Amino acid sequence: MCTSSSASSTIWAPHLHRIHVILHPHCWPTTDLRGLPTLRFRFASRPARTFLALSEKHNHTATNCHGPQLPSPSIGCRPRRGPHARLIDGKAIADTIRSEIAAEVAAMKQQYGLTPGLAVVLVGSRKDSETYVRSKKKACAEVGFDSYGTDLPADVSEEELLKVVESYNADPRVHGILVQLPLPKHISEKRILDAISIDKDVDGFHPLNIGSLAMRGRDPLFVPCTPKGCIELLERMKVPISGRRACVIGRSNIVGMPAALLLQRRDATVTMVHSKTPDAQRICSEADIVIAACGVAEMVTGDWIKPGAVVIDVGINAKDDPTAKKGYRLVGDVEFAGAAAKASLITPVPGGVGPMTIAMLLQNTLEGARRAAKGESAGKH
Ligand SMILES: Nc1nc2c(c(=O)[nH]1)N[C@@H](CN(C=O)c1ccc(C(=O)N[C@@H](CCC(=O)O)C(=O)O)cc1)CN2
Ligand SMILES: [Mg+2]
Repeated sequence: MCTSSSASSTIWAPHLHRIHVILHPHCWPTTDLRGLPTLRFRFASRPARTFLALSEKHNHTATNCHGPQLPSPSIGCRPRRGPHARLIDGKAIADTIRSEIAAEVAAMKQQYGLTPGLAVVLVGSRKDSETYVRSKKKACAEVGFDSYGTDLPADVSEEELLKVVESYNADPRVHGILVQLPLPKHISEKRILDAISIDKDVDGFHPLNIGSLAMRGRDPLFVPCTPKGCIELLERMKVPISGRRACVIGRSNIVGMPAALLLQRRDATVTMVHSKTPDAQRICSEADIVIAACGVAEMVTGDWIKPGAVVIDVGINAKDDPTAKKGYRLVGDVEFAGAAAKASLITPVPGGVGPMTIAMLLQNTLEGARRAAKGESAGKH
């Protein structure tokens, strides 16, 4: 039950505690997707403001959902008319995780006198890779990690790059090694990734780590950052995974394949679809959870989405837009407005999965440092 006036409102919470609130002009009583009373806030907090900005950017009226959580979201709920998905604010969630990491780094320094260290190797001068590497080093500094960087020219030999990796493998100050991808064509990505010590493989791309991820009864030392971030978003949003149908669109080594393995480990029933799947749309439209990582701008439209599904969009694509300052804007692999009209929760692009990738990299590096502090090491490549 929920009564309201312009100035105050009484709400009966599900557990029957009565809550009396003075209504802010941007706060109003409503019901959640299951018909239970709740409040909607606008401008309530920084995450809420971030959220509002995102909503406006996406021409969308969803409500903020970071912070204290409502009961589990409405997977499989009755469809409603018009856009109604709540946004998953990956930027705010990543900020929270980064604060948690900063606190743990301070404690680790005190307890063990150890500072986590990340080595970042960049080959060539792709603008996007330079930006990501810069962001990673900045993120390290912000949480109190040391970072070490090696920038190599695009025509560096595979042998030279291997030497750099080997030197970081042997460096006790370094707990995580990352070689920014993609590498130039003349370098074997496989050979380089295989050379990173699995104890320092904070990208989780080493075949021994991926192999362990795929096997029941084994645990990888590290899980790849982007798919790990997708699962973290689902978990922090209290989305139930066990027993749900999930569809992963795309089968790349760094996102689609490990995302499917992670969902399966949490007892979802997972279908992977890809460019050769004839009925990808039908399969996707039966899924409670969709992870889109196909690398095709706005391929996943509203008619791919089951009403009430949770949609995680991994794509980052530049789309021409003469009205934008840069002449383009970023869009995901999901056509946002159409999907938001069907979904219960959805990530925006930018500000969804992307910021989680770097937060998960920090988490993995911290874990590597913690193992080093405790003398735990697999001790092999
Ligand atoms: N060694 C690796 N290489 C690459 C990885 C990786 O995990 N390890 N992933 C991607 C790039 N990447 C990190 O390296 C990455 C991509 C996107 C973002 C991000 O925050 N995106 C923003 C938008 C940024 C923009 O404005 O362009 C967002 O989605 O909000 C962070 C990291 C390939 N290479
Ligand atoms: Mg994103």
